[in-house]
Amino acid sequence: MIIGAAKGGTTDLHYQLTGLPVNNDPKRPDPPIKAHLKEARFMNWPLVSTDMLLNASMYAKYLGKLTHPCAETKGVLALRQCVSVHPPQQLTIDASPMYWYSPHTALQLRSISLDTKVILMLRHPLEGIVSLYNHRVIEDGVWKRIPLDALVDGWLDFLASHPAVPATLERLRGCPHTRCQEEGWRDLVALGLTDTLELRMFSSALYRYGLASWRRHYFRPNRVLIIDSHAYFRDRPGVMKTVVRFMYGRDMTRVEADFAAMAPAQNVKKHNGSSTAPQSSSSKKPNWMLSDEHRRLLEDWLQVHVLDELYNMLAELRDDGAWIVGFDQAPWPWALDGDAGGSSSARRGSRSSRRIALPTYDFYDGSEP
Ligand SMILES: Nc1ncnc2c1ncn2[C@@H]1O[C@H](COP(=O)(O)OS(=O)(=O)O)[C@@H](OP(=O)(O)O)[C@H]1O
Repeated sequence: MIIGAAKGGTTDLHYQLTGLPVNNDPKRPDPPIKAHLKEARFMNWPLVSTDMLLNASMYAKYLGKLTHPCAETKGVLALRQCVSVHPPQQLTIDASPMYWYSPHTALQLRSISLDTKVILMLRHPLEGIVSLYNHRVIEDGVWKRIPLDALVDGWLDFLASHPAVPATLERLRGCPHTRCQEEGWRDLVALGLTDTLELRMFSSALYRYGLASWRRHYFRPNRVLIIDSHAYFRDRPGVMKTVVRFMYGRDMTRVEADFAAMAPAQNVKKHNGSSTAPQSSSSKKPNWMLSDEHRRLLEDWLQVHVLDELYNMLAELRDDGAWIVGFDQAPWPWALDGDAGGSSSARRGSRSSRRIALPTYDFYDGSEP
């Protein structure tokens, strides 16, 4: 399961794992991954989650969406058994980038499978926010006339007018363990922090807090891979080498290596079209570009709630047996250009011109995935 995060490259990773060349390769040593859709987006909705607890047929509905061979199986215990024995025939994938911050998904998944391998891709939150903004404008036409600066103002206004939210964030910041973080995050979700697109654009940057439920209820040694999206964007073949080892416990096939080297990047949105329209006739600044002031405000907030402790969290996860690829230089991600997420062309340019020392991928030598 690829649980997120949005705009971290999840579509591309899903394509790398499910693409026909790698799955139809007669020399493929593993069962094929059957995937007809990328995102089931099923287990993150609170009502569905409650229903799932009460009614096992909801799991069947979920597995049906994924064309999982156990979709017809009745009852949670039978499902659990079925899910655990099927991988030798078929592998199934769900890549829904909102699962990582749902307080419920880890618990739902746990009910039917303890063995699912979980992959998370993390992109620098500021880049992620700019990318989310552009995708929404280009794909859905929302915020066509609303500059990103105005959405930042809206977010800051929300924080100012709901004092319980900053108070809970402060509490979360000082949390000594994941249980406290999980409870604090649930409180924030109950306070509406993930209710709207506008709020989610910022709240879904809170990687440390949103992951607490997964850390507490689901993550297990050698079953979790956390990918630095910037390393993936720079060196997909190198990172895919680790992904294949994590997934299948082997080296890449020739076909997988070629696919990682050659396949076009998926879900790329150029910062063009309406999102680049100037805010006013007197301004040349495109809507997606943050003003210095807004950028600073956002950076300060992200620093306190996401970045300050990120490396500690990664170190803890690694100690708990997670595989980590990338993040090899602090401060992360050595990728941001000077324009708050940068234009695509600037970022793409920097991808090729600014090389970094790539990770050695040998954190877990010798252990069974
Ligand atoms: N191989 C490679 N190289 C460089 N960049 C890449 C690559 N694969 C995906 N991407 C960038 O990932 C962004 C899309 O992420 P997601 O597919 O996770 O988005 S989604 O949440 O599932 O909609 C999207 O970012 P933007 O460039 O900001 O649009 C893609 O360009």
